[in-house]
Amino acid sequence: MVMTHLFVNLKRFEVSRAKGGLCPYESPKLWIEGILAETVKLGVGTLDELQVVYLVPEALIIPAQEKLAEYDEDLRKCIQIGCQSVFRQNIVIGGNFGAFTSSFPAASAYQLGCRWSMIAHSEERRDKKGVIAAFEPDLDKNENLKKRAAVAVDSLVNQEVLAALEQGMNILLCVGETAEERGNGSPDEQKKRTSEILAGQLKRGLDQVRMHLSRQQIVIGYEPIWAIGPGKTPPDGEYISFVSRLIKDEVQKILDIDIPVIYGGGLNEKNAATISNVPSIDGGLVALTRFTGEIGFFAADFKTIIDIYLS
Ligand SMILES: O=C[C@H](O)COP(=O)(O)O
Repeated sequence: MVMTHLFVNLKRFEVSRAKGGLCPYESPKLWIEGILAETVKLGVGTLDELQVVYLVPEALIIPAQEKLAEYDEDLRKCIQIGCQSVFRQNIVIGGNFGAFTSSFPAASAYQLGCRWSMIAHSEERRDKKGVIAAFEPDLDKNENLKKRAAVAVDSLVNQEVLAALEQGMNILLCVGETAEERGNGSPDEQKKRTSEILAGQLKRGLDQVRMHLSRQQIVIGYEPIWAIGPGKTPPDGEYISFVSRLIKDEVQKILDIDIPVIYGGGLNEKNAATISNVPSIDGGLVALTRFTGEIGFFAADFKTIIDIYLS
């Protein structure tokens, strides 16, 4: 059976359009309930060989879980609610009881019903790097400092990965290169630099996870950071094929398993066929489904993407 893994990252799309966000309602609860109701109505939950995980802002996890639970199991069988990351430390019996104000430990996510967590979305990586840059303002001018910062970020990412896995959660680990890291020059030069960046992120991010593989799933999300959001164009099929194959080979070296790799960044109805036809791509990571005009996430557009992936 070939499983297609589709993740929807609803970022912070719960803020209303009137206030500068993307939510068509003032009530974020109504919005998430509406998205799930429409997803179920479109028949997504009944599809075979498909796994759909909505990664929602923390405050919307409970209404999302409760909305899904209103439907019969066979109408929502392939849809799950997950979280957008977890904190690097966790609540444990005999250890910290929850003194983690403003952070979101894996135990909290699990208690709220999340069995999947995204880890290290590029926007999370950017935030971690921002803390380092606040401490070291010359970070972007010094190659050695940049390398050390990347190692530090990956070390924190690895702690999150382990916290989620130890909690019994499955993870979507995101990796990707910035435009600066990919650099200029010939396609081969760009691929070489990208390969080095991704190999480092995978090696450090997946450190010590081998013992969890028998019980939990790990999916790798490849998101070229230069292709995310409005006005950006995903790489062509050849580049995505090269990178996804590289990721599978690197993970094979680290963990000795064939791992699902999904693509995120500008994925939409128009390019879904090209991306889904790459043999080493096993799914997608979607945030916006509409990148021009009234931008946002629309369940009907997502269903079209699903149909293309499954065709
Ligand atoms: O989490 C999703 C990725 O950042 C892709 O976002 P996007 O679909 O809006 O380009």
